[in-house]
Parts: sequence; structure tokens; C-alpha cells
Amino acid sequence: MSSELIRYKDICVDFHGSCLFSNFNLTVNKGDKLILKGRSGSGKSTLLKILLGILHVDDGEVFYRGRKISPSNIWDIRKEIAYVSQDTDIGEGIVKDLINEIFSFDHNQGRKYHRKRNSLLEYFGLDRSIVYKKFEDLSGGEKQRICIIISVLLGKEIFLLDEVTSALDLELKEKVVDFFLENENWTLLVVSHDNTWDRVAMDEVFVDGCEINA
Ligand SMILES: Nc1ncnc2c1ncn2[C@@H]1O[C@H](COP(=O)(O)OP(=O)(O)OP(=O)(O)O)[C@@H](O)[C@H]1O
Repeated sequence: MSSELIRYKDICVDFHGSCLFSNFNLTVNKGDKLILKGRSGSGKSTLLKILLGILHVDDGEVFYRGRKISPSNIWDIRKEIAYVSQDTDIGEGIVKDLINEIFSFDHNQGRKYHRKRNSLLEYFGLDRSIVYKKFEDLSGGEKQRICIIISVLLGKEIFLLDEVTSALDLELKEKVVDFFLENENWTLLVVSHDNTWDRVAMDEVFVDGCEINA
């Protein structure tokens, strides 16, 4: 039985006439822990957004569990993938309410998350009282950790992590890296310039404009 989850097949992307990807290929299997590396602007975040249907290819195909991604199945695919973006501005208001709102969506309803939420807050060095603060008043590092915690609470097994440790101190960076790497079943696609991820053996994918070696 194939363990293939994601496949970028001969994808080409042009933005405003400038080539970003030309016949890029990458296969991600269940349990893979991949780190996308490359200079700023080389297209790492774009690869994640293509998988989520936020951006589109000009040519080629992207498959998820063997099915070509398309507008008709993209919402089902998104339900299976946790995406933590560089942009931590996920909303405004009391943290507890923001989390409750996410869990009120149809496909998240019924998940019991309070006990796990508290243990994750503790693991990531956040006081439980943070849930009574306004999200917009939190520091960058606090926002990053809340976004990470929400992604974990959703109970998914595929994580797209885009610069999720950039605002954290070394000790917290290591905690985040250790946390995500310890679960063998989780599939990770990580974008990071942070060398904290380098202390563990992850498979590296070099993204370099139209020249890509996977
Ligand atoms: N929607 C878009 N329309 C036009 N150009 C875009 C769009 N999204 C991204 N780009 C451009 O594509 C290039 C790649 O962007 P991307 O964010 O994927 O790079 P990156 O490798 O993740 O960079 P960084 O390491 O700085 O985060 C950049 O030049 C960016 O300006």
C-alpha cells in the first residue's frame, strides 16, 4: 500500500511573467518530516499555499492522497491539514473566545480540547490566564505559540509550518521543534530559516527559484 500523501507533479508557476517554478516535482509520504530551504522569495511558502488551494499552478498538477486537487475537493483537503502561517493575525478578541469559535465550526465540533489546551499552554511556557487576554494584545511569540496550540488541538496529522519559531527564544524554539518531531505519524512540511530545526535529521528540500532539487 502506497504511503504517498502529497505529490507536486511538474508544476510551473509564473507570477507577473516571472518564473517561480518550472517542472517542480516533490512527493511527500506519510510520516515524512521535510524542511523547505532556500533564499527569501524562492517560493517555499507558495508551495504550501498551492497545496491549500490559496494559490494555483499555471501548469502541472498537485495530488493529495492520489486525487488531483481542485475547487471541488479543496475544502475536504483543508479539513485534514493544519496550517500555521507566518501571519499570526488570526483574529481579534479574547483568546478563549477565538479558540471556542474555531471549535464551533461544523467539522471541529464535539472535540474535547480544554484539558489538552491547558497542558499545551503549560508545555509551551504560557500561563493559563493568557486565554482571558485579547489576542491582539499578545506579543509576537505568544501569538505564535497560541497558533501552534490551536493547530495541535484540531487533531490533524499533517502540518504545514511556515516560520513558526521566528519570534521565540532558543529554549522555546527547541521545545516547538521537539514537540513536532516526536510524533512518528505526523507529516511535516516546514518552512524555516531557523537553524534550530537543523539539530535534528530532517529531509531537506532546496527551493531555488526555477532550479529546484528535491
Ligand atoms: N499572490 C502572489 N502574487 C504575485 N507574486 C507572489 C504571490 N505570492 C508570492 N509571490 C511572489 O512569489 C515569490 C515567492 O514568495 P514566497 O513567499 O513563496 O517565498 P519564500 O521562499 O517563502 O520567501 P521567505 O523565505 O522570504 O518567506 C516572491 O517573490 C513573492 O513576492
